[in-house]
Amino acid sequence: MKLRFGRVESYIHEKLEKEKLHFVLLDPDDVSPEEASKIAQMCEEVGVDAVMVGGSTGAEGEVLDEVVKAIKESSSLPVILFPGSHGGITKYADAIFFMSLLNSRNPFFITGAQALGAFTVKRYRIEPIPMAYLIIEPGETVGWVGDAKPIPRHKPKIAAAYALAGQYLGMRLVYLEAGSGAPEHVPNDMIRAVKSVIDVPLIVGGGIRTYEDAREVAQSGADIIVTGTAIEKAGSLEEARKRLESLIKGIKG
Ligand SMILES: CC(C)=CCC/C(C)=C/CC/C(C)=C/CC/C(C)=C/COP(=O)(O)OP(=O)(O)O
Ligand SMILES: O=P(O)(O)OC[C@@H](O)CO
Ligand SMILES: [Mg+2]
Repeated sequence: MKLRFGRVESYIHEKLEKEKLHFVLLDPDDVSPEEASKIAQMCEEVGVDAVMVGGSTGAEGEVLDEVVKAIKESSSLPVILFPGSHGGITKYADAIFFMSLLNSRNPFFITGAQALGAFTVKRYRIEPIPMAYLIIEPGETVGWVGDAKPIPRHKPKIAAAYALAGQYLGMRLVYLEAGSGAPEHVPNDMIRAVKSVIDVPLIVGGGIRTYEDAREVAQSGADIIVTGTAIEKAGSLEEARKRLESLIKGIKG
C-alpha cells in the first residue's frame, strides 16, 4: 500500500506553505442552488480557498446534489463535504472531511456514520480527508445533534489532549468547532494550546463574523478559518462580498 495525499489535500498543503486559508461553509438547507452558484463565483473572485457543503440537519439527497452541482458549474474552487451523517454524501463533490466527532457520547458520530458512509465514498471516488472534529462550548446545533460533551471554554488543555489524540489516531486535520452561529468563537488561548501540540493543520470555525475575529483566530494559530453564517445571512451578494473581503484581510493580512 502506498499512502499518498489526494488532490484536495495536496492543494491545501501547498497553499498553506504560503498563507492561511479561508473556507466558506454553505448549508443546502439555507441556500438554493442559484444562490450557492452566485456565492461560489463571488468566493472565487475574492480569494476564498475552498467551499465546504453540509449542515447538521437536512443537507442530503437532491438538495445536496443540486447545490454542489451548482457550485462546481460556477467556480473552480474545490468542494469539500462537511457531512452531518452518512446521508451527507454526493458524488458531485471533490472531497469529504472524513471526520470523527471525538468528544461525542454517541458511537454513531465517532465511528458509526463513517462505517455507513465508507463504501459510498469509495464508489463515488470522493477524496476522504481524515479529520478530528471537536466541539467546544457552546456547540450550538451541531453540539446537540452530535450528542457531544462540549469542551469547556476555560479548559484549553482538554482540547489539546483530544487534538493530539486525534493526530496519533492518524487524523490529518483537527477542527475546533464552537458551533455555527455561536455568540463567540473558540477562545484564543485554546487555539494557541492546541496549535502548540499538534503538527497537522488546525481548522477553526463557529462564531467568526468580523475582521477582528478572523485576525485573532488566525494569529492565535488557526491555519484554516471557516465562516458560514456571516456569508449566508449577509442579506445581499454585495454585503457578502464586503464581509468576505474584510474576513480575508484579517486572515491573510
Ligand atoms: C464521515 C461521515 C460519513 C460522517 C461524519 C458524521 C459526523 C461525525 C458528524 C458530526 C456531527 C454533525 C451533526 C456534524 C455536522 C457538521 C456541520 C455541517 C455543521 C454545520 O452545520 P450547522 O450550520 O450547524 O447546521 P444547521 O444549519 O443544520 O444547524
Ligand atoms: O456559521 P458560522 O458561525 O460561521 O460557523 C461555521 C462552521 O464552523 C460551522 O460548522
Ligand atoms: Mg447552517
